[in-house]
Parts: sequence; C-alpha cells; structure tokens
Amino acid sequence: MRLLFRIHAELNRIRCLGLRQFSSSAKDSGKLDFTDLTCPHTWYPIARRKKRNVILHVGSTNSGKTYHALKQLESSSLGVYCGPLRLLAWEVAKRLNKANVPCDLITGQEREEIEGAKHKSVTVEMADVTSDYKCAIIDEIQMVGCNTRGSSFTRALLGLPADELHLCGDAAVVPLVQKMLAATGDSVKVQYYERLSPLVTSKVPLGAFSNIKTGDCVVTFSRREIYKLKKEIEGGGKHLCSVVYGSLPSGTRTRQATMFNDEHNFFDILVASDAIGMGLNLNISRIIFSTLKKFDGSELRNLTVPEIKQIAGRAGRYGSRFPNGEVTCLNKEDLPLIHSALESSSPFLERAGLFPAFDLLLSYSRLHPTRSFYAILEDFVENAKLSPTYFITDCEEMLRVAAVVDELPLGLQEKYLFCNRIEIANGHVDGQH
Ligand SMILES: Nc1ncnc2c1ncn2[C@@H]1O[C@H](COP(=O)(O)OP(=O)(O)OP(=O)(O)O)[C@@H](O)[C@H]1O
Repeated sequence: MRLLFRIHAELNRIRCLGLRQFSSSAKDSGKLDFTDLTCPHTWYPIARRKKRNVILHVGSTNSGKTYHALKQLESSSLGVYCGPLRLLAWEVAKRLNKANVPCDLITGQEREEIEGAKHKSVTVEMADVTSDYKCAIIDEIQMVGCNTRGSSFTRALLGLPADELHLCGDAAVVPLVQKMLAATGDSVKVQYYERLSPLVTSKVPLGAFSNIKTGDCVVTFSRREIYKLKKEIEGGGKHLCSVVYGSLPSGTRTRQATMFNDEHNFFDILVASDAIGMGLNLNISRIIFSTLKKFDGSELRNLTVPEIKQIAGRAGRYGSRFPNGEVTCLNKEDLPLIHSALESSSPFLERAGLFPAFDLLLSYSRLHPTRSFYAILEDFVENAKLSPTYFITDCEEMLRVAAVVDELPLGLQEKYLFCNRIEIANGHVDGQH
C-alpha cells in the first residue's frame, strides 16, 4: 500500500512535469498530437537539464564490466544501481552494505530501507527518474531491445538524472545507445572489456546424469522440467540440487542461490532457468543446456545467440571457486549450435522498446472521454508515431488486465497503476523470467 501511495505521488509529479513540457512543445508546433512519440528524450526534463557523462562498459560476460561501474557507484556520494533481476539488485545492495555504503533495496516485491542510505539498488522498473544522482548504473543495457521490458530500460536510460551514468552490457548495443543519446546532448564514452577467465565449450555432451559433478548447473526453461531434472539427478544418490527460476518467491530464490554458492552445503548442483542468465555471480563450474528451445509465451523457439552466450557466461566466474568454466549440453544434437553461438558475435541491436508514459495516455483520453481504458490503450498504441530508433513494447498482458479493470469503478490513473502492478506480480517485468 505504501508503495502504491509512493507511485501515486511520483506519477502526479511526473504528470505535472510532463504536461508542462508537452504543452509547451505542442504550443510551439501549433497542433496537439498526443500519440507523437518521436522525441521520447523530451519526456524527462530533469535529466535534460544535465549534460550527463555516460560511460558504456561493454564486452563478453565475466569481463569485469559491472565490477568497474560498481567501484564508481561505491565512491559516489549519491547513487543508484538499476538491475534486470531482483536477485542482482539484492546482490548489489548486499555488496554495498558490506562495504559500509548504506544501500536501500527496492524491487517490485520488497522495500528494505537502511538508515542513512544515500544509495539504492533497484530493479529497473522501480528506478526513480525524478531524483538527482551523482552516479547511476544500468546493468544489462542490451535489454533496451527486449520485446516486453525494453521500455523500462529506455525510460531509465533517457530519464535518470545522474551526473555520471554507467551502462553495462553486450557490445551489440553500442550503436543503438549512441543514436538514442545523440538527441540528449550527453557525452558518451565506450570502454571495451575482455573475459577475465577461460570458458571452454566441450567437444562432448554430458550424455547421462551419472556424469554430473559438483558445481554443475543444468539449464532448462520450465518449472516442471526443473523439478523433473532435480528428481532424476537426486535419484542417483550422489548429489542434492538447489533450484532457481523466475516465479520462485524471492526469499526462496535467494536462499537456493546461497545454498548452492556455499561450499560447505550439500546442495552442490544447480538446476535453473534462464533467471540465472544475467550478471549473477554463482559458483558454477559447468553449464549444461538440457535443451536449446524455450517457450516464450507464444511459441517454442530456439535460443538466440545472445541468450546462449549470457547463460553460458555464468560458468567459471573470475574469483569464484571454479574460475575455469565449461559449457556443454545433454544431447549431442545441440552441440553444433552451442559452438557456433559462442564463436560468433551478437548482431547489433536496431531499436529500443518504448511505452507511453501515463501523462500522454491521460491527455489522449481527454480527447475521448467516453472510451474505456482498454480502448484508449489499444487506440493509442495503434496510432503511435515513432522514430525508426524505437518500437512499442508488447502490451498484450496490459490489455488483458485493462479489459478486467474497466469493469471496476476506478479512475484512469488507478487503472494504469493496477495494470502495471499486475504485470510486475505476474512476472512480465521485474526480472521474473
Ligand atoms: N579487477 C577485479 N578485481 C577483483 N575481482 C574482479 C575484478 N573484476 C571483476 N571481478 C570479479 O569477477 C566477477 C565478474 O565480474 P563482473 O560481474 O563485473 O563481470 P561482467 O562483465 O559484468 O559479467 P556479466 O556480463 O556476466 O554480468 C565478479 O565476481 C567480480 O567481482
């Protein structure tokens, strides 16, 4: 409830700022077109008042990109880390607090406030784009291209009012970020990194679970399959498995990851979904893909090159118990794709996700006062005008919820909030996948 009040307050503040900004540009052009999303950088007047110093840290997995950005955050007097996963935000908050830099943890599921904290570690959807920061980090910035969560990364990238903004991720994002920031007047510098420890692709598949060993992580993409594999491995009588997947309650996920990382614990094998794919520092010696196909909500598709690299990159983390990583798969038919994915570079990203801010939807709704929220949303998205740098992120789920909340006696703002909160709870955002 407290969180809802806070979001309410933030929305009001953003709405005032946004409408002021919008009406002045509308006056200049002499016409009102609320569906014109061609200049999203103008939605963030506080950030636009700064010339931000943006540093892009890019390179392969496990190359120290986040490490270097976090060093800057730690030494700043006021900062925020924005991560793609709740577990990553948790890991960063823990690290900063341990280094005597008090840090709050704010995700879609929890808010842990530390007395005197000037730093925050948040999941990207929770980033506050109305507060000033000396230093901000957006981790896994290549997710601006994600079909469902891209708009949250775009919002943070364009909107965080930070003197220094560190972006960590895959080099495939560099031209896109440069294009997006060309309109803002920020200064952009790119730093390239090389992997710190070796990652070897095995010439043979695992074959059978009798070949499994301590430090192995078996990756699959459904909860049912995770528990099936856990049962099969534990049935051999030699190992116990921790499990990590997106929809596991956050506290349980953290405990499972900690149990696997602790070498004095008996849970020496991890069975996980791609929830482990980003940035997490787990003590994994070998990644074993049980499949290279994933159901993405509408179809069963092959994993992309960046997805295979991200997940494989969890093996052999620098400074961990297993600094030499290995990657393989269960079935020998999958080996060629793993080899080719790990040998090729990711294709450049071409467009970033975007979603209309509430103030634009509100202004648009005033032109159509009798329409339902569903109709306004659907119409807005259909009529939205975009520059070639952006696409509208998938709002199917939001439309489904809008159809339900339209039956309730709520105002537009409450309906919008409700749809966003349901999306977070359902795991469409906030790193639940
Ligand atoms: N210079 C360093 N000294 C000590 N430890 C380091 C250094 N650089 C990186 N590390 C450690 O190596 C591990 C990997 O680093 P980091 O998480 O920064 O990599 P990354 O490039 O961001 O990886 P990914 O893209 O997979 O998230 C971390 O445990 C980090 O603390």
